Order: sequence, then structure tokens, then C-alpha cells
Amino acid sequence: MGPRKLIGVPLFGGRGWVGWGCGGGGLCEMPHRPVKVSRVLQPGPRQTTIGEVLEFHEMPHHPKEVAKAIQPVQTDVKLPLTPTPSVSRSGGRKDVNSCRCASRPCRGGEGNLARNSTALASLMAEPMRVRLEFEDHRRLLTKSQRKDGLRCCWILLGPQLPTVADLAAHLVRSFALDRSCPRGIRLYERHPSRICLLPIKKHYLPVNSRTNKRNKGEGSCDFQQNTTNIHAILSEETNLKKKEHMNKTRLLKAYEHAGKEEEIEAAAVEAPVVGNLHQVGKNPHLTLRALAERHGPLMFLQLGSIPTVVISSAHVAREVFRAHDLAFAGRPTLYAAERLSYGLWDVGFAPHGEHWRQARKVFMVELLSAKRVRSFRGVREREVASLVASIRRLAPSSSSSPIDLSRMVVSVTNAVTCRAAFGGGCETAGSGRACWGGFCAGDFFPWLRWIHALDGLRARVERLFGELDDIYSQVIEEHLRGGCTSDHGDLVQVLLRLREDPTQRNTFGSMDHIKGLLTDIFIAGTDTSAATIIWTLTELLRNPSVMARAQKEVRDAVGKKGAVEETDLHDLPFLKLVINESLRLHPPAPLLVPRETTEACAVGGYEIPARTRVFVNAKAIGTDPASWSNPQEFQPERFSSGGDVRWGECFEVVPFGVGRRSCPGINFGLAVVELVLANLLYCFDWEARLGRGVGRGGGDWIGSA
Ligand code: HEM
Repeated sequence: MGPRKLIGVPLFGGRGWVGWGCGGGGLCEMPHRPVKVSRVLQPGPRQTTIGEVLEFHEMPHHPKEVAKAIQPVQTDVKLPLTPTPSVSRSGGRKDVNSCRCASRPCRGGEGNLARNSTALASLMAEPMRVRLEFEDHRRLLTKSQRKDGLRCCWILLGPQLPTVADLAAHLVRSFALDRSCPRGIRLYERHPSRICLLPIKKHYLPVNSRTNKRNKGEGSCDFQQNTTNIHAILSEETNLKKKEHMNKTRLLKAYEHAGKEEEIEAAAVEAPVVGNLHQVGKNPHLTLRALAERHGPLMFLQLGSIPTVVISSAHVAREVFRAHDLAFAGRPTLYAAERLSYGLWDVGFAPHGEHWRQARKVFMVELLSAKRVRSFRGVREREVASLVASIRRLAPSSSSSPIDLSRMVVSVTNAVTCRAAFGGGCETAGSGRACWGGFCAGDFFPWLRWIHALDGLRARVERLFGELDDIYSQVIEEHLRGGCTSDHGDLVQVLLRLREDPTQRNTFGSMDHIKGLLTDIFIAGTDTSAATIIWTLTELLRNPSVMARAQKEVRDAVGKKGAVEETDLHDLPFLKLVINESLRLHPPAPLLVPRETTEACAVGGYEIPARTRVFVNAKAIGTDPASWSNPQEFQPERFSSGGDVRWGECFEVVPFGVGRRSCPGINFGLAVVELVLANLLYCFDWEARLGRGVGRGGGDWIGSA
């Protein structure tokens, strides 16, 4: 039989998904206070960090106090620095062994300067910034410095300060600390941290003559060096305030000064009431990525009435989810999600707590564990075979009329998930998905939810809810009647069994609890896998050489068997790289599923209050030039060196999310994706239809078998 032509229309026309209930916005006034975090960064257009942190501490007298002082920075705190020369008033050095400075008795008394024998020079091939925090400044700073409100500042390190001891000496001179700490100060090294900061130019300030004169008078500050001092900070503050006043921009604050909020970064204009919501546009993940390129990978936004944080780089994600996974494990209550999950009785949108824990455990054990996923092999192979058969049927060799491949792929992922979870197939209300994705006014103005009665959203959500409820009722009824066709016991059977268990009453006690969980199957498990398949095919069409290599691999491995079976997938390492690369470039949920902080925590020097909404921009992280070379290029080989990607733990590519709320369905989803793609590549040849772009703007596909 000659090659048969078939045409499919990419599902998303080249545009990524908006994600579940995601939204965006512009920058707004930052509602957070800086906290005690100090760090060293390399400057540069993208603010890469070197993970080195220095903290400027006063040194208490008593050993117990020392322990207390270092406790908050525990883990790998290395008490710094070996005995060192101290700094005399004039800046000269003499050796001492122990630091006693900066606490009360050291004022005019004992003190020393700790010295790090490790040269900073290697870290300072380029200038770096250090954030200094003046703790207990009553004892450390002079009266006038306190009055001026010095608490923290930035300092620029350069080759003129090759060691930590030199830095400490420099600080003593710059801030006239030799009066209060005649024997110097000690600097503490803190555990590595990755914190995003704004470009260095914002902090690199010329010293004005007034400042210069005043400090020269004190005979202690070296203004010829690239350092920022308190007076420079003050002048920056004044300049920025003027700037803010003039252009009416909202500014992010970078440091605290005398208890007032300071600003360092001009951002988008915020409108009354809506904040910056109107600036988000149709593709929030792209808008937010563009904003992050300008304003840094940790942004604070006001989206309607919701304070929001957006994380857009791997190093910020790492800091957030390594140190504060629990605090970021909440989910906001979104309008459509609340209704469709029967009042948040699901896993995906449930607030973090006991119900979520129990329900997720059942999901994992009964449906999504590696063993269970393997047991559904037959289901997958049957459904994929039927997909291939229907493509062949719909696209006879002579025909060039388009077929809706996207719909067929959604249908196959849906069928696999339903058979595994319910023991039978069922058609979902695909049209209703529009209510779930995207964002709606009620999610950003909770007091405005009534408006969805007028704009039609409530009706759409209710219609979808009704359709899903009918399916669930039918499935549950069948199971109660004992008419379930599943050979291995499905999720619904397990949930019904748990319903009878008095100890599980709170989690699975009512039908609504069970139906809420089933919603996750439709919402989380179907479209995501389908999107991955469609995007991968789209990228293969855009990159014919990659397509050729992937096809050769699969055809060589499978030979003349006629179809790819799951056992063949082990021999397709390149296909796996292709899928990884596709997930990097096109995460199906580009802003993941929104999170909400459950408690206040500090990230990157800022305090993030409880109940702040959090978006992790997976699209921005996956295309961040700081993590990826040629990030927009489709290069599957880039994944070949690091072994298998540990999804959920790798911060450079996060299509399945990160931390404790990351996707539990990775094995399940990827098993379908791999099998479908392998078969589509094995059974058909694909090429872009002439004259039509592929992906962007919606190109057609032509395949031949
Ligand atoms: C390629 C396929 C898939 C992708 C790309 C994907 C992606 C995601 C993402 C981004 C999240 C949010 C993670 C976060 O907030 O950090 C998520 C959560 C979730 N996914 Fe998936 N998913 C896929 C397949 C599946 C499948 C097949 C199932 C189940 C049948 C599933 C069930 C869930 C559930 C229940 C959650 C909520 C987890 C929680 O909040 O604790 N996913 N998924």
C-alpha cells in the first residue's frame, strides 16, 4: 500500500496553555518587608548568583549567645574565618584570636576582626554585590548612623578586597565602625542560597559631594572605592522617590531603611482597582516572562485584589521549594475549581491538610504508582491500537482532507485514564474545559463572583458540573451494582470501599468526596498528556532532522512488528529526550497550578505573607538562558548528558511542578505519551503542509502511512 496522506490541526495552534486558573498582572507596590538575608551575587544582565552568602553579624560575648546567634543560619554554617588581623582605628592590622566585638561591651572595649584565609579573589573576577545587614545596630552603629536609619545596604566587591578580612576592614572604615568596634568585626558565612536581585546598576551609586565631605570629615570612609554607603543609599532613596513621584510608577522595595519602604525598580503602571491585571493579556505566562526579564525572577504583583508572587527562574524555585515547600503547599480557592471539585474535595485544588494527604495517598497507591501504571499496559496498548486504526480509516492514501488529530489524541488519553480509574470508558465534556482553564474575574476579585451569573461563566461551569456529575453517578452506580468490568480493581472500587471504613469517614465518607476526586482524573490526567503529545509532534514537524532521527530509532527498534508495544519503549532513548525537550519548551500547564502560601516566610530577602498567591512560571524557567543555552531551540540532545530527569526535583525544568504538590501522575502520563508518540512515528510519516507554518499560528499536518 502506498503512503497515505493525512492532515491534522495542532491542538493549540502554537500557543501554550494558560494553565489552570492562572492569571497574570503587572508589578505593583511590594507589600513585603525585607528580612535578614545577606548575599553575594555576580552582577550581570540576568542576575546570576554564585550561591555564596555572607552575613554581617555582631558577635555576642557568651558562648551560648554565639550559638543562639548562628542558629537561624544553621545547617552548614561554618564559623567563619580563621584568626585574623584586626583593624585599628587607622585601618592598620594587628592579630587577635577571638571576636568579642559589636556587642555592648565591645564599644570601646574588646573586639577583633575575623579573617577568612580563603581569598575572595577567585569569586571576584567580576565585581559582586553583598547585602549587609546591620544587626543590633544600637551597639554597632554610631548615633548618627542610627539616626540616619542605617540597617542594611549593598556593597560592591572588587579585586581591591581580596579576602573576607579585607572586606571586614573595609566595612569598618566605610561605616566608621572603628569607634564602636575598635578591634574590628566578624563576618559570618551563611549557608548557600540562591536569591534573585535586581541589576547591579541600581545599587551602584555615585557619591555626591555632600556625602563625601561629611564622611571625609570623619576620616573613615573610602569613597574612591566602589562601595555603597549609607549616604549613597539616602541619595538613592531621594532620587527614586522623585522618580516615582514624577512618572507615577509603582516600585519594588529592595531594602529597609528606617522602617520605611524603599524602592529600587520602576515597574508597570498600576491601574486603580484592577492593579496590573489588565496588562496580562491572553498568554499570562509569556507576559509574566517578559516582565521577569525586566524585573527579576521573583516578582510581587497585585492581581486584582490578590497579592501574588511569580517565580520565574530555577534558582528562585530552588530556594523556595527547598526551604519553604510546606509554606508554598497551599492552593487558592478558584471559582470553577471549587464547584467542579464538589467544594474542594479533590487532590489538585484541596487546601493543604489531612484530607489532601489521605486522598493523594490513595491516588498514588491505587492508580498512579509505578506498579499500578505497569498493570494498565494492556489498556494503553488497546487504546493506542484503536487510535492508529482510526487514523488509517479516516485518512485514506489519496485523501488530503484534514483530520482532527488533536481531538483524537485527547480522546485516547481520556479513554486510557477512564479505563484505568473507572474500569470503563466515558466521554467528557471537552467544551466545558474552557471554564476550568484561564482565569476569571472572580478569582482575582472574590467579592465580584456574582458577576459570573451575568457573564455566562456560572452557566458554563454549571453545565460542565452537571455533565461530569452524570458520568460519576453512572460509574458509581455501576460499581455499586457490581457491574464493573475492570480486571484489577479500579480507583472507584477502592474509593467505595474506603467510604465504608469508619476511620476514613472524614476523607471518603460521602459521595461528594468520591466525585470530587474523580474530577482530578478528567481535569489533571487527560488534557496534560494530550498537550504533551501534540506539542511534541509539532516540534518534530518544525525540526525534520530530529523527526527523522526519532523515526529511525523507533523503526529500527520495532522492525516489522506492525505496532510499538510497551516493551519496545526501553529501546527508544532518543524519543524520551525528545519528550523531555518538548516538556521543557511547552509545559502543558505553563504557570503550573496556582499555589497559595500557608504561612509567612522569607524568600530572597523578602517576607511573603501567608495567603499570597503564587505562580511558578514553568515556561520562563524552562527557557531561562541562565539555565539553558539557546533556550528557544529544540535540541533533545541537551538532555542526553544528565541521565534521566528527576521530575519534581529538578528545578531547571518543571512541567510537572515541584515539591510536595508536584504532579503524582508523572509515570501514568508519560507512559501514555511515549506509547502514542512511538506509534504515530512508527506508523506514519509526517510533514508540515506547504505554505503553512507549523505550530505558531496554527499549521496543518500531513502524515503518510
Ligand atoms: C504529561 C502529563 C502531565 C503533566 C504535564 C502534568 C502536570 C501537572 C502539574 C504542572 C501539576 C501541578 C503541580 C504543582 O502545583 O507543582 C499537576 C498536578 C496534579 N496532577 Fe498532573 N500532569 C500530568 C499528568 C497527570 C495524570 C495522568 C494524572 C492522573 C491521572 C495527574 C494528576 C495530577 C494531580 C492529582 C495533581 C494535583 C497534585 C496535588 O495538588 O497534590 N497528572 N500535574
